[in-house]
Amino acid sequence: QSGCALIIPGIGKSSNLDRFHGSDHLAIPGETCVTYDSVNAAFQIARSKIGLPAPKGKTLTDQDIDNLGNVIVETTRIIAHQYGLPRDAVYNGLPLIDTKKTVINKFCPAYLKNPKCEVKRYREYNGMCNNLENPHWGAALTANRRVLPAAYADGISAPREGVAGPLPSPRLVSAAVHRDLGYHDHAVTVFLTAWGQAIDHDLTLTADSKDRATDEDPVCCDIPPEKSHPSCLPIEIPPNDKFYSLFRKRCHEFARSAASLKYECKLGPRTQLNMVTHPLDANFVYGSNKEASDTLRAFRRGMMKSFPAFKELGLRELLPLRMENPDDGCLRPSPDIFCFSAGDGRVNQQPMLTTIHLLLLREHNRIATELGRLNQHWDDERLFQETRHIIAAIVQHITYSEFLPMVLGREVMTRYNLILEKNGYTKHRYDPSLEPSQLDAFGAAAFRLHTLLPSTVERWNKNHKYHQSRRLSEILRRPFDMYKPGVCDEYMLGMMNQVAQAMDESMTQEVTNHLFQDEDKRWGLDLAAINIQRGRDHGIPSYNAFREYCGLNRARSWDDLIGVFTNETFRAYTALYSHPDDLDLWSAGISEKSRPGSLVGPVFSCIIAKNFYNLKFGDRFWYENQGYPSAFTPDQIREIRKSRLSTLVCDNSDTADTVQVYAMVLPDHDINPRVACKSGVLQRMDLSAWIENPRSPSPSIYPNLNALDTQNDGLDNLDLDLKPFKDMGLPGFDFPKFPNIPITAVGANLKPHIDPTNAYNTNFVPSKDIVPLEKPIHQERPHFVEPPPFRHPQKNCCPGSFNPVNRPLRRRHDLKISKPLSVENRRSDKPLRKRKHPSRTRNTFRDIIEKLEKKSNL
Ligand code: HEM
Repeated sequence: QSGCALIIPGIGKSSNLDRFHGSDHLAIPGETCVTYDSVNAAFQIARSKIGLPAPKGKTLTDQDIDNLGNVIVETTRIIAHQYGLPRDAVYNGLPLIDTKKTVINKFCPAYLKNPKCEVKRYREYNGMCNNLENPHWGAALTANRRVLPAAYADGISAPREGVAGPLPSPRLVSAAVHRDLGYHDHAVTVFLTAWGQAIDHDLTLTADSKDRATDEDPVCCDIPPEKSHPSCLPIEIPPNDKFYSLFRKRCHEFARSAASLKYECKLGPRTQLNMVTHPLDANFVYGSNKEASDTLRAFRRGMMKSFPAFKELGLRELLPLRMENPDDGCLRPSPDIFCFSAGDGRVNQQPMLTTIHLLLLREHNRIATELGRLNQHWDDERLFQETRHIIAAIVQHITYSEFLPMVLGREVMTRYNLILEKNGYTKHRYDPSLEPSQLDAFGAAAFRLHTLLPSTVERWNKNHKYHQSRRLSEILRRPFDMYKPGVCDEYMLGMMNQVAQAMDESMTQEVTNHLFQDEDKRWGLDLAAINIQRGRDHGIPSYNAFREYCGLNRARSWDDLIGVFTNETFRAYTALYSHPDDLDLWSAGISEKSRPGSLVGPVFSCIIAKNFYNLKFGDRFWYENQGYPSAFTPDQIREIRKSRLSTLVCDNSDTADTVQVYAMVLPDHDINPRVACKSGVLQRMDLSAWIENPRSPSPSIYPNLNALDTQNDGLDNLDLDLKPFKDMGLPGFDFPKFPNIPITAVGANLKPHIDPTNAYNTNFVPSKDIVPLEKPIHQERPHFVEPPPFRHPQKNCCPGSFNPVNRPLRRRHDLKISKPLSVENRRSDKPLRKRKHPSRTRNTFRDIIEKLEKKSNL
């Protein structure tokens, strides 16, 4: 092909590549003509420079995409260099070139070249055809989207650099700003944290670069530069780092994310690859492609596979075991112990997350069984797909009715139309012009709510009494506690009773010094530093650029940011960064003072809300939508609206028989009472709304909980609308009429630096309609029954962990519950507690396996 692929007004430039092809005559005075010949030539040069191995298997992997993505980025660089293109032309112009007319087309995978769509009831596993005009929108293995041009140092792919000097080392920022201060939230439970991570895994999984030779993460530290992998971007650890200097560590491993492909493999700056489907569709339960999903299915009555570890004890099943690639994301103490398998490979990252996966697996099997009873003519496929459809709707409903209102607050929820309908279909219809894809700034920064992570994970018993806790770093990638009978219930109850860390700049050392720490080491990785470096790797524009995007004033000088952060953090930033334009989005966004009534500050709430707006209105399968075969009937939607995180626990645990109405909020006598699972307060989905043929049902094996007595729970005077909660403005119900009570009056992120004039100070007037419970639900805070996880050498304080003091956690001065553990203390700390769990676990596990094998030939 010859001819202009793109004409750019301005000083006419031609390329050597054109001359090489004899098409110099295409140079037009006053205009730059980028020719097809030069694109082809640039691609061939890039290919031979970088190498483009043929895909190994039938299905395209992230590594195949990374390989081609890197060649296309290099092609872009060559063309930009040849024609001397400005950044704007690289960002906005080159992607306009029709790659179908170039050699790139031969290498571009079919799914990125306008596949055909059928309109069906169920989502495709890989998310294709959600948008019928643009079938790739929101599909797995596509790029994240940008709302602002990428801020690469070279305009194409080099990590972001400072405007007025070098950027500070991410570890330096982490150590100065994201220190472990140990504040906890006022009323949010760690269920919110765990649910946040679970839905993040539904939304984003950015592909890593791999070493082609080993197929492993590239090793980037202690390698001579000439031998270093091209994706290496290790983090420098300053020599005086208080923690890592103890181990003489000066380098922190980090490799860049894989390069992605744009639609039709267009040219342009580097993008990043999302391995999972972008919309909120429960892919973390089912996987993002058919092959993965098939491995999880039992292919019997719509059920999913599970592991009946405790069948003989009459306890419910666990997740199926991870037998393929058993060490992927799992630190196994011995080869005969296995982690779990689920739709998302990160299921074993920490046990609270594993427990959420388990809850949804059990809920799937519960619903599939019930649907099978109601519709005996449905085959396995229909039962499986309809249940999958319902589970996706439940995940959407819980996220928008329980999680987001706490994170964003009423005002932002209202502004972005994120509040769910009470009845019928959504009034704000599906918008086919909206792309339901993840914003890069969301996955690489705004939704990394890692400061919510607790230092220890607590387990509580069915009487809501504290039982045990373990250091977070000890249980990362080690879900083996689950092999002890009853422990997954204790995690469920722990999640609804343990108070979350505050959403502020402070982050637990469990993940800033000890992330994924090896058994034989005393140091691990730093998640805060990784988050900052990841933002630079992805070319995420600075915090200041996003202030402007979100309608706030762009800081011209440091003075413009006074009051945005705590004084201490503000001072740290001015010392670390040369200019406000350099501030990293993740660090500054997470450190912003929270908006009144929400957990996050203005910039993060804007990015998070925008992202969830696209996921609501750009998703054709959104559960409140009508007009497509995927639409639920109004009766079915009414039933889905009854779903609640607390009922998931009630229906899918072995022992829980009381729960607070909102599991992501601490129980409170007045506004979030604990009620019996079998009470009528917690409504259940009535699946008879799915009966196709009224004559088909067989008797249920489950009790009809909606019909159960409401007499013994002390709440029988409440109408099922829970009017008092409504007045309190809890999520899921109408928001309060009186504007001066913030929605998260119960979920306010209390920190010492809270502005005394903000809405938290509003006098909180409990409704007179509250009906007292029979028993008070305020408990004494438990005392640890085992020694606290970290022992201070001098005093018996329990830094970084929850201080089990007897107090109801309601007053401002209750905020600071634990002292930070200074590095010096940690240094003199003995090697962390000897670990006896793996062997214990192994015995338990072996016993169970042996018994099961004997009994059922497993
Ligand atoms: C113990 C709990 C958690 C651990 C150990 C953890 C750890 C990690 C790690 C290691 C990464 C990859 C970082 C990188 O290489 O760039 C990551 C990514 C991420 N995390 Fe977390 N995280 C946890 C909880 C959470 C929570 C509670 C949220 C949000 C509410 C969250 C949101 C994210 C997001 C959005 C990403 C980006 C994912 C991607 O695009 O691949 N994480 N986390």
